Formats: sequence, structure tokens, C-alpha cells
Amino acid sequence: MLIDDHFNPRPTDIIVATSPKCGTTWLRALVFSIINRNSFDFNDHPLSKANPRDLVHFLEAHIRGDRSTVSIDGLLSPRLLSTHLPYSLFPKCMTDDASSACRFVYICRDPKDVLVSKWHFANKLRPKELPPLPLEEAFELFSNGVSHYGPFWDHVLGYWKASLEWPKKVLCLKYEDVKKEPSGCVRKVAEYLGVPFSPEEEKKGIVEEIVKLCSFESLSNQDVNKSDTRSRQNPMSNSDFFRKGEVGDWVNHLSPQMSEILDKITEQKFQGTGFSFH
Ligand SMILES: Nc1ncnc2c1ncn2[C@@H]1O[C@H](COP(=O)(O)OS(=O)(=O)O)[C@@H](OP(=O)(O)O)[C@H]1O
Repeated sequence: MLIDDHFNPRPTDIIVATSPKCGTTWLRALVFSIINRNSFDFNDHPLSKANPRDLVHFLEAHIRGDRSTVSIDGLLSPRLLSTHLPYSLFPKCMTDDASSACRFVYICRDPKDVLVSKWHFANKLRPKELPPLPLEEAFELFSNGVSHYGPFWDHVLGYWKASLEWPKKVLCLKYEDVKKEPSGCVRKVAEYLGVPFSPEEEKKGIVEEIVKLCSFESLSNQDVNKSDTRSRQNPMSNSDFFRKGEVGDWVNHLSPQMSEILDKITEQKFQGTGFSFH
């Protein structure tokens, strides 16, 4: 199945792209609040009433033809879309054409934290009648590149290389950098999307408002994100998207051997690419 058959890209599309568990929820919230900052009051914001995934249109749901999702064809521009798809799967007219102005904002994360986050998530979704998925099994799959959206490292490299070739089309962020310097990253994203913060907005502290609103503490404490609405039809609950939100939680779970193997794969895969997680 080709994406082209199911998706009519527009030059104004803004696409939040991630490999799962790399900060999708966070980036959706950040980009939504950056581009809509003049439409909402921070004290009565959509993010206090809806999970970020309900404010952004998930491209795969559209491509699959999910009947429960709004058609993205009827949306006003600019459309804010989200995807886990690798860069290489997008139509050439979007990725290799300098005149196509659609933009990708990508976020990636240390694979050791990604694995731990994925493993916890898999166990949340696992039917009660099955025993929990052992970490060793999750590690085997992840380190061998078995993942819904392809090997983690190839996913990162696809977007990273594109960001070097087409810096106006693809912006690559790292979860760890956003944690360390959230305000700087918010400014970077706004500039990249062509909506930089004005001196008046800076004076009013809008950047800091956005950082606070989208922080793990703020989002995970919203009632809408605490609710456990799991059902057989929809096994995911809003609360599943918020666990710890920390950098380096892998030390509490991975064995030294697992960590060493993942570091080696990362080193080999990224060698000579100019990309690293440090
Ligand atoms: N606002 C905010 N700030 C920082 N971190 C956050 C935030 N929201 C979610 N998280 C953490 O991100 C992890 C979930 O990743 P994703 O949102 O990419 O999941 S998914 O792919 O959409 O299923 C998962 O990480 P872990 O805690 O390490 O499991 C979430 O806790």
C-alpha cells in the first residue's frame, strides 16, 4: 500500500514525526500550543481538556481509513498531522522537492530509554490472561530491529539525513535536549515553522507558558490524562502515555550487558553520520 494512494499532501502541512516512545505526546502538545498560541487562553487551554493525541490528526489512522477519525481532507490549512512512519515512505513530492514547503518536526530519544518505555507500554496493553512480556524478550526484538515502524536506528537516520539535506523541511530534535533546554527548543520549533516569538510575546513569557503547559508534570496531572478508559475495542488509555518522562530511567531496568549491546549497535549504526545521543 502506497501512502500516495491515501494521502493528498499539502505544502502547508506540519508533520510531527516520531519513532514510538520517543516523545510523540510531548511534541504533539508543544507544536499544537506553538502554532495555536494566539487562539487560546493558557488558563483554559484545549490541552487541559484533551490528550495531545486528540488534538493532532494521526496520519496512519487516516491512511487505514479508521471510521472513528475525522477525515483530514476536509481540514483547514495548515493541517497538524502526526506520524510514526519512516521518512522514506513519504511521497517523493513531499520529501525530495525543495519547492514543497511541508515541514517535518522529528523527535528521537536514547534507544535504551525507548526500549524501557516500549516494554512498559507493551505490558500495559497486554491482555490480562497472558503473563507479562519479559524485558529480555522485548530487548531481543528491539535490538534486532523488530518494531512496528522498522528498526529504531534506521528510523532516526532517515529523518536525520533528510534534515541535513533539507534543513528547511526537516527539523530533528532530541528528547534529552528538550528536557535540558525546553525554552530554547520551543523557540527553535517556532522559528523553524515560520512563527517566531515576537519581543512582546517574549516579554509576556509566552515561551515559558508553553513549556509549563506541555511539561510532563502538567499534562500527566490533567484529569483527562489520569483517566483509565481502557476497553476491549480500545485497549489504550490516556494515562498510558505518561509514565515517568525522565532521561536515563533505563539504568533501573537494563542489565549492563543489554546496555552495552545497545550502545554498540548505536555506535555502529551512527558511525560517520554526524549523529549521536551525547
Ligand atoms: N510532556 C512530556 N514530557 C516528557 N516526557 C513525556 C511527556 N509526555 C509523555 N512523556 C513520556 O514519553 C514517553 C511516551 O512516548 P510517546 O509519547 O512517544 O508514546 S507513543 O509513541 O505516542 O505511544 C513516556 O516515556 P517513559 O516515561 O520513559 O515511558 C512518557 O512518560
